[in-house]
Amino acid sequence: MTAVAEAGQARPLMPVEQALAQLLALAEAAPIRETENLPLAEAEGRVLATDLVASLDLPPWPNSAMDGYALRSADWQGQPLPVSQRIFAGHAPRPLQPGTCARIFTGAPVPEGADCVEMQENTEVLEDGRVRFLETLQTGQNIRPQGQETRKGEQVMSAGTRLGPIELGLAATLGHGRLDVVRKVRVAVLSTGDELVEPGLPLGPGQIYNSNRRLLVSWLQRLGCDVVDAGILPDDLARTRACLGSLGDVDLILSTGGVSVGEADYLGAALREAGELALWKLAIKPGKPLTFGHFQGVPVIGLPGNPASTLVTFGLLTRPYLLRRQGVADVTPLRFDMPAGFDWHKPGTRREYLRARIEQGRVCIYKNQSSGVLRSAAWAEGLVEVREGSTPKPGDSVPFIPFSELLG
Ligand SMILES: Nc1nc2c(c(=O)[nH]1)N[C@H]1C(S)=C(S)[C@@H](COP(=O)(O)OP(=O)(O)OC[C@H]3O[C@@H](n4cnc5c(N)ncnc54)[C@H](O)[C@@H]3O)O[C@H]1N2
Ligand code: MOO
Ligand SMILES: [Mg+2]
Repeated sequence: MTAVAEAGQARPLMPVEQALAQLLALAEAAPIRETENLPLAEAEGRVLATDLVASLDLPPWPNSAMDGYALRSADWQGQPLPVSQRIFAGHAPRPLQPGTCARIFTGAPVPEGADCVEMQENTEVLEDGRVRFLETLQTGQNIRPQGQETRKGEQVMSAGTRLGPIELGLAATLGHGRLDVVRKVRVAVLSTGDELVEPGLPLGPGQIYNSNRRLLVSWLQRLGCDVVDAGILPDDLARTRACLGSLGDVDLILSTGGVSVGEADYLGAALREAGELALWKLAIKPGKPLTFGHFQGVPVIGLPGNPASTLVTFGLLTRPYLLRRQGVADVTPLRFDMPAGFDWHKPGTRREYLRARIEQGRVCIYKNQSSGVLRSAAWAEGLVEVREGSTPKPGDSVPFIPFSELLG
């Protein structure tokens, strides 16, 4: 083997889709099977473990969509009707007395015998209390029929649904106080690099602050993971080996740095030595040296150390992997085709993800796209994808992925 090939330069780069497909297949081969039954208040951000089936009709009974009057449309021939009862939400009505109407309020049960509700704006109350209806009435108007939204026994959410505010609200409408969810994914976060110092401490010569740790720990927490923060690991093969073997019962070791071809890049070396390196070198920019392997059976994702590379490879490859481990089917972020507001001269051999934002309806890119510049991402609202070999010009349609699609 030549020195060049040893350094990994001869190896063709793997397309992003292929790498993602492999990662998702690896995630499916190692699903998190344990579940827990949680109250709704604790289920936010978690993944539903079993299909949710409606145990009642929704609405459970016909109810009024308006404040007004309930009546039987056939009883009305143009004459005013007396009011025989008042029905408030939360109270059971009596059957409607024929030839009368019932005062009714939004959400109150429609009494047996009534088949329409007229909103009060279309009525006139006479001095003797009777109600005159000013417009023609239609059977069923302003009534929300029983089971209109959901029928008892219908599946309303499938296993693998991520529970956000809307899904939790839906479970609540069906009366579920608790849900079966997949247990949290346990992720150990490791920052490799002799140069790293935690924010708040003084910087020595050649040192920089560890930003990847904060970025990843916060992001993982948002994704509903249990984080084991393993701190900083110095650039040393023996310590890398020892550390990887000491992280205990975790579902994933997620590290940053030490995956390229430098003489102090030991993460890849440790995985290679353990004979379990599955994925390395992708056609993605930033993020080429992303590494996937196993160490003593524990999956390891080694993100490249440059902060923007960490961000892109976590968002586009690690996040879907983590969600799929929990059984989430749809892990693809939405991409919006937008007109480019930039001119890209240089056709790349890697798919580029530029930090970008929308200005006057066009995708604009940050002036410095170096993978070391995290400020580019703070300025940006998302990533614009520039495919291998393409050179978008202003006005060309380009796919834009908002950060909101990746962060939660
Ligand atoms: N000869 C080659 N050199 C490099 C190649 C290559 O193909 N051939 N690839 C480059 C690319 S692309 C990337 S990306 C980086 C990835 O390097 P590593 O993952 O090995 O990461 P390090 O070398 O440890 O660090 C890279 C860079 O990031 C800074 N860093 C690391 N960790 C942190 C952290 N926790 N917080 C903030 N900043 C961090 C580190 O100081 C370096 O500046 O390799 C290229 N080289
Ligand atoms: O892929 Mo590296 O992430 O370009 O800097
Ligand atoms: Mg390196």
